[in-house]
Amino acid sequence: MFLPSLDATDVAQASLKNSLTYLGSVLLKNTTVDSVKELIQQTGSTLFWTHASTVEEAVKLWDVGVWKVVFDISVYANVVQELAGIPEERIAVTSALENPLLDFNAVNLDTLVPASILTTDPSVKNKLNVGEAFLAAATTDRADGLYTTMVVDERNTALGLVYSSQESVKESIRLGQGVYQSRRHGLWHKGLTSGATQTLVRIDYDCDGDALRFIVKQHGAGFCHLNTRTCFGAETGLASLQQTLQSRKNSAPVGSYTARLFNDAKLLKSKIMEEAEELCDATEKDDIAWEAADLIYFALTKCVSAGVSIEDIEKNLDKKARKVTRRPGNAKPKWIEPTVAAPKPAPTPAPKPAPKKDGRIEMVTYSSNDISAEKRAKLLLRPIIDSSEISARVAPIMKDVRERGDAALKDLTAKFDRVNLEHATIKAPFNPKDMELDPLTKAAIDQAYDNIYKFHDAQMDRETLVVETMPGVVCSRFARPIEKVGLYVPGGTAILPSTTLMLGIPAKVAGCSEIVIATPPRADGTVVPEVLYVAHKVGASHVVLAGGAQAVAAMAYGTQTVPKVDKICGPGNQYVTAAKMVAQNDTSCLVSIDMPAGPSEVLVIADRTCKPSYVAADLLSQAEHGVDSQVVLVAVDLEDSILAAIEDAIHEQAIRLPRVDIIRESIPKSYTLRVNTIDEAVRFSNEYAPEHLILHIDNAARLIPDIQHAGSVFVGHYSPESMGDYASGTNHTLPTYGYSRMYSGVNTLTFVKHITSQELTAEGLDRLGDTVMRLAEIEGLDAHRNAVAIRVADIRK
Ligand SMILES: NC(=O)c1ccc[n+]([C@@H]2O[C@H](COP(=O)([O-])OP(=O)(O)OC[C@H]3O[C@@H](n4cnc5c(N)ncnc54)[C@H](O)[C@@H]3O)[C@@H](O)[C@H]2O)c1
Ligand SMILES: N[C@H](CO)Cc1c[nH]c[nH+]1
Ligand SMILES: [Zn+2]
Repeated sequence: MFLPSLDATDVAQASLKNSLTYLGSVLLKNTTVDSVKELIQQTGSTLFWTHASTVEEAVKLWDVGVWKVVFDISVYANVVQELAGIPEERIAVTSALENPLLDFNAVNLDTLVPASILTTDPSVKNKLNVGEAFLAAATTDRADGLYTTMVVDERNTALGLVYSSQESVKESIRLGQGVYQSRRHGLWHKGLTSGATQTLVRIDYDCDGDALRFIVKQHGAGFCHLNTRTCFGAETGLASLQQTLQSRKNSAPVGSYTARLFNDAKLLKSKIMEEAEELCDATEKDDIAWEAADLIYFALTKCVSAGVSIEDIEKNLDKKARKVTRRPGNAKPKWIEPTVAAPKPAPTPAPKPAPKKDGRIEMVTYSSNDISAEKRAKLLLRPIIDSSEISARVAPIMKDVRERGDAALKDLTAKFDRVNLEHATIKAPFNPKDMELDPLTKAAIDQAYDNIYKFHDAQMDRETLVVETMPGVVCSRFARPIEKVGLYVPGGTAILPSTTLMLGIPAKVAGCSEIVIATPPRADGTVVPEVLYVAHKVGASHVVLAGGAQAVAAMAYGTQTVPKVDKICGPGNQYVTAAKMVAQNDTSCLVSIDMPAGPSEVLVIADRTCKPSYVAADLLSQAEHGVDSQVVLVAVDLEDSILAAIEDAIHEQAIRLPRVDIIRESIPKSYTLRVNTIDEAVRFSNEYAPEHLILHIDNAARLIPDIQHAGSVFVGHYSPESMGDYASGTNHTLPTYGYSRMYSGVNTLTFVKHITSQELTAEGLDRLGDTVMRLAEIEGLDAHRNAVAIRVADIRK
């Protein structure tokens, strides 16, 4: 082994520093921790150290990246106990520090060469050339005396195979570049003509010293004469990902998602946090690999956008691995579940096994001819939710918010959404920067806004209803807005600006004087810009950065920054729905709710005129909402081949969807029911009372008179549910779970209440007086009777 020793106090040796580090280890003498640290940063080299006289000093050296620390044997004897736990290969002991040919008992050193006798200049004759000294321990069994040389990049990826001579090695070290020996053309300065040069990082040889390895930083098109980075064809894995990201950074095709991530730091942060959480939650081997790959993709996008490469990351890992002092490894407080503030949730049920990432995605099929009455009744039910268990979880959350207000809101957001908020509420006017949108998004939202506004404005009850029930007795009814309303916009698994439109527009049309919107914050604690833009358009006064039961509680009871509202509207997961119910039943908070709107659902009636791919697409559009979404296909007298085509299309379309993992859970819980006639299909649908009903049949409008229960109906082949979800004008906040039997979806009247009035003339009181007095007598309520009698007596005088 060639080990040059360098005295930092000797200025004449300074110029050799870099060249020596190309060869791996250097014994540094008379230097400081700071200058070693700087040298390691510059060169990334493995360095030895000498003259550590205390363990404290040695630890500092190890921690800055020094590989081995040398102790004088007399010092070593005193500190040996303190060195317990330090790996043996990180320690060397000598009895003769001043003697260059010292005796290391922990290293096998053949040659320790003082830098004062070394040179890299081939014209200097009276000194030892560094390249020659290095090669002294190498051998070659080739007849031409050349050394077989493997060229690799900093990640050890093989770029190609070449040959070296003593001359080329010397030249390479002198220039700090890749220089080799061509068997036909002599000395070969790599890239001299092509521009694909190499910066030398390190030269070493293999275990038996007969093959060299050049580690280089490759520039230009690549190592190979075919202009590829390596001579071994395309790269895969991380290297390939890094190349793609770098090329997207330089010039991305239109619509590139990666380019969007580069330009939207908040989105990138949210994705990193989301994937990190999914990785933490994964349990199966395949799922862990899947989630880790996602996380690495987003993490590397962050790195590439900041000019950090995989090589930089690996150097950092190596540096950390060399440290001998370790942090305790505890998580930062923000990642530890709050123990004091937040109430303990009820025990969580055992995790369900993760769904398989492969396999056919299909619904179960039944035929109305074959199922029993019990089975049919079961098909009409939604998956049972244990509402008592959810209510038990929600109650302490709501109590906490009621008692501690914003402080609880922040603690619970940290706990359930893993976001640490500085402020739980944003007040209008909102910062224009926080709702900046690209022109296409803005135009789409504006178009949807206009249609929804038009349809909801037409619903507004602006006329007073006036009826003279008998001469002199006039009754009327008029609408007044509910003053303060709270709108819940879900944000757990999807960002829903559309729900903000669906709730905010009718509230605005109705004339509500205070609109408060609550929505879970993004990972960086901000609101989704699209949601904020709509909040601004509908005139919301506050946006509460919270989701789940805590958001509902904040709006129901009010906090230091969240105004207490009179009515809470909007869909959400089971915690949101349960919290709305709890609030509505708590008379002390005096709040009403729109309806129980739970997991999305759709029932599709399709006959032989349907297009299988349309039917599949519509079913999937709801199945992708959540793992508890339910979709039902009622197939009317369908030939087997059409049903098979629908089933194939479901699988084929689903596996290409980004939310396929959700669909893999929701579709198996869904089903197809084969029936014989349209009448039978409509009967089943009315009993099921779906949130959405899609009629995939010719002349679909003819069925409307028979539809008794549904949140919203989509009529004919060209009316997919997505149109109503976003922009046709109807509302998408609709009753689920069979509640369309007795509830309407959200509409303008959801945000108003009606007041009635009556005005009687003397004649009217006279005419109706006896009736009222008689009825009051029957009920034994004499004061009521008197209020009439006292007036009638005057009139009849
Ligand atoms: N019916 C409709 O009109 C309609 C419209 C849109 C969406 N939806 C439905 O709304 C639902 C949205 O659900 P989501 O989860 O995506 O978003 P969400 O905003 O309703 O719920 C997310 C919140 O739930 C809380 N939470 C999560 N885990 C919890 C736990 N273990 N304990 C207590 N709180 C917890 C968190 O605070 C989080 O912010 C979906 O089921 C979707 O189908 C329905
Ligand atoms: N289909 C959902 C209501 O069940 C609403 C929605 C929002 N975005 C897309 N779809
Ligand atoms: Zn939808």
